[in-house]
Amino acid sequence: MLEIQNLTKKYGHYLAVDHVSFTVPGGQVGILLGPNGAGKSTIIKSIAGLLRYEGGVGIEQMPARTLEAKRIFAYVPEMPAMFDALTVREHIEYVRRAYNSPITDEEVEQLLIRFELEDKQNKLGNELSKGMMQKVSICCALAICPKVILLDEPMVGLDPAAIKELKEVVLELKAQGVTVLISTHMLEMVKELWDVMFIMEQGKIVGTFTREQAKDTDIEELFFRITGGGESE
Ligand SMILES: Nc1ncnc2c1ncn2[C@@H]1O[C@H](COP(=O)(O)OP(=O)(O)OP(=O)(O)O)[C@@H](O)[C@H]1O
Repeated sequence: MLEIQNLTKKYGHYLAVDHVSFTVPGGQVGILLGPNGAGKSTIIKSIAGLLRYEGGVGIEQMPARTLEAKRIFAYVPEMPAMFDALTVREHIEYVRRAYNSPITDEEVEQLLIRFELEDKQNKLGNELSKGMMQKVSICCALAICPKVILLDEPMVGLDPAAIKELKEVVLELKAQGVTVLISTHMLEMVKELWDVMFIMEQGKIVGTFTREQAKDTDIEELFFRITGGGESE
């Protein structure tokens, strides 16, 4: 479970996130949906502990800043950051050991195969394309065997095969009871995945609904109804 209470973030005097509260129940996929600049990444980075903010964040009912919470929590940033001198394989090994992860050698192998990194596992971090970095970043997050995972615009920059794998991975995580939060401005990418949708505009959540509530309504139509036709790609 992921609980956000009254999250507020200012950059100087600019209020980027304004008293935002929401919950993604355990084993569900939550989507933060909103146009560019709505505040999605700011929320994700705050939850991940990369920004100072006001308010509370709970991960499996533990404060997000505690070591216990950090142990079970993974984050895939919008911009992947690699270690220049580590190979693809070493990135995964590094994370695996740092988190004392239960992931097996076979599961690591499977991850590399799924994301077409198997033949690139000896490439260094600074020899990778942006898309490859993104895939390594996803594999590292999965190698933790997290209970809660945040993905910030995860489909941007991925090729169609990787997008397909990632969607399958998200559904598998959900089936295993992992809580997932995905930020995106691309409705199309999350249509099959979501359980609960949080629509953001100008630092606020302006609409929340579950898949059951939305029923047969087209989410695109719902998005434009709620945001009054705000921009989206
Ligand atoms: N480091 C920063 N300093 C000042 N303002 C910032 C900073 N980071 C973000 N902002 C501002 O905060 C607001 C929210 O930005 P944020 O990156 O959270 O939006 P977003 O919804 O993730 O957008 P996108 O879809 O384009 O990634 C924007 O107006 C942005 O200009």
